[in-house]
Amino acid sequence: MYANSKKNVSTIEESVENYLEEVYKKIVQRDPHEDEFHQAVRIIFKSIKPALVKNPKYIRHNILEQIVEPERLITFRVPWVDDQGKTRVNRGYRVQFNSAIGPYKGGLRFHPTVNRSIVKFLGFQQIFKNALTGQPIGGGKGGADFDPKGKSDAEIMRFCQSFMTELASHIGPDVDVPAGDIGVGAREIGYMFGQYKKIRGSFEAGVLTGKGLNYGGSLARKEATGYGLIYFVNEMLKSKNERIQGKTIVVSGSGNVSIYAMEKAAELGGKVVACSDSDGFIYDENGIDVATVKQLKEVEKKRIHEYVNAHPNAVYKEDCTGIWEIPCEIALPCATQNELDEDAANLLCKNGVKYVAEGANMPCTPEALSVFLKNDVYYGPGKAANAGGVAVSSLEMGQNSSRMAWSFEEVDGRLQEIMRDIYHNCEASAQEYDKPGNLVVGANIAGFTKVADAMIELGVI
Ligand SMILES: NC(=O)C1=CN([C@@H]2O[C@H](COP(=O)(O)OP(=O)(O)OC[C@H]3O[C@@H](n4cnc5c(N)ncnc54)[C@H](O)[C@@H]3O)[C@@H](O)[C@H]2O)C=CC1
Ligand SMILES: O=C(O)CCC(=O)C(=O)O
Repeated sequence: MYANSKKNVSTIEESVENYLEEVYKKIVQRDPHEDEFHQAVRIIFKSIKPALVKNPKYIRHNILEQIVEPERLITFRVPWVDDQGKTRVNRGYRVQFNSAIGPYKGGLRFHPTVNRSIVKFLGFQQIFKNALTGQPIGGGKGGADFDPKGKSDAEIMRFCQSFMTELASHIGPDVDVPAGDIGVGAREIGYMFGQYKKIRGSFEAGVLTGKGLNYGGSLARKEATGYGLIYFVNEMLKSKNERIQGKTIVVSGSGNVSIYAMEKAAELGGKVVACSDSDGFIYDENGIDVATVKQLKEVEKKRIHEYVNAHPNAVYKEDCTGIWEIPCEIALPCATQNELDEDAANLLCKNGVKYVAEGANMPCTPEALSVFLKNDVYYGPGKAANAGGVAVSSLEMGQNSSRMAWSFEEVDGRLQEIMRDIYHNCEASAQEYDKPGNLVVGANIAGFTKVADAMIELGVI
């Protein structure tokens, strides 16, 4: 009897394994050059195996082959005129990945590295992240291979207007609601919203989030991803009877996510000693002065090395990955994908890191992730840990449709509650599938089962 049931289990596991392999092979064959997308799919497939073993309905309904194929992927020309009068052309993208639980939702990235693989990996992850927030939002993402670095304000405006001229016919408050990501902040959202309003001839506040406060934005959206990350880390620490207070913290990047993660960590008594940009990193043993970073990055749009002019005691090194050599108890990669590799993970472990949580999307390579799990580092995956931004975007949509504006405290209070719930949901799901403490498995299964169940209920569409 025992031998039989053991054999059954291993047969089921084998058929799940074969199914995952078969679907994965198909996506690689179909789009062989999409490395980042393949990586994001591998991470999900590895985690959700126990959920497929327990619930064969997902295989019966062939959910995986459906979920890895975007519902729609739009590619378009973005022509614009630079300050010298020369016509330039970029490529724009919007991937509308999955709308089973709500309208497509996810940011726009303006960066020279943007291509189909990047928007597909981001859009795919967004499906599960958005499900974890408990809000009714599907997964989408987009952007352009446009480099905002060194462009004048007028050039940025013309680019945003041209981008929106095409995008406008594909989005709407109940269809697809873009927001910001790398290279897209309140300024760009403002120009895109202005153009959308002009094209439509109506004020549809809920079509974009991350808007300015003067025309329908939400208080605390700017802070939400970074603050949310720290609320999530706080829950991780609490579960081990520890606190952020007094901990040494390293945060990569110095953009939207990074700045507000540093601000909240410092407010809770943590000591953030380093941050970076794509040129290099700064180390300040007295603790990073976040006001200086804000002034440099948000106002003056300067490089991070300028920090040492205001703080001569700080050190600047021209090597952004060198930031992971700094000993810390908490490491928060908040810059970009695959910024933290196996060597960096080994160094962090050797230097005593105890907690790693992803502010960026997929910042740790799969090899780095294995190193952390092997070394019992408590690890918060981005789908859960950085979900605060999109969660507050959804609260912005709610405020827009009810024509209300909540106070900062109201939004921040809801954000704290959402991040607590996400943490406990991931934790419980990891327990349920016999992987206690593995928040990667917990997050992926909790996000996947919610969307997959909805897809089954909606039928084959
Ligand atoms: N803005 C948001 O609400 C959310 C953003 N994210 C993710 O967080 C990450 C950062 O996004 P944002 O802060 O919004 O972008 P941002 O454009 O405001 O800042 C990005 C920062 O990263 C730096 N950077 C880029 N490449 C780097 C590298 N290789 N090493 C070190 N620094 C580097 C840039 O210099 C800049 O300081 C991205 O992965 C994004 O997808 C995730 C959830 C929400
Ligand atoms: O607020 C949003 O809709 C987008 C946030 C985002 O792009 C992300 O979570 O990666």
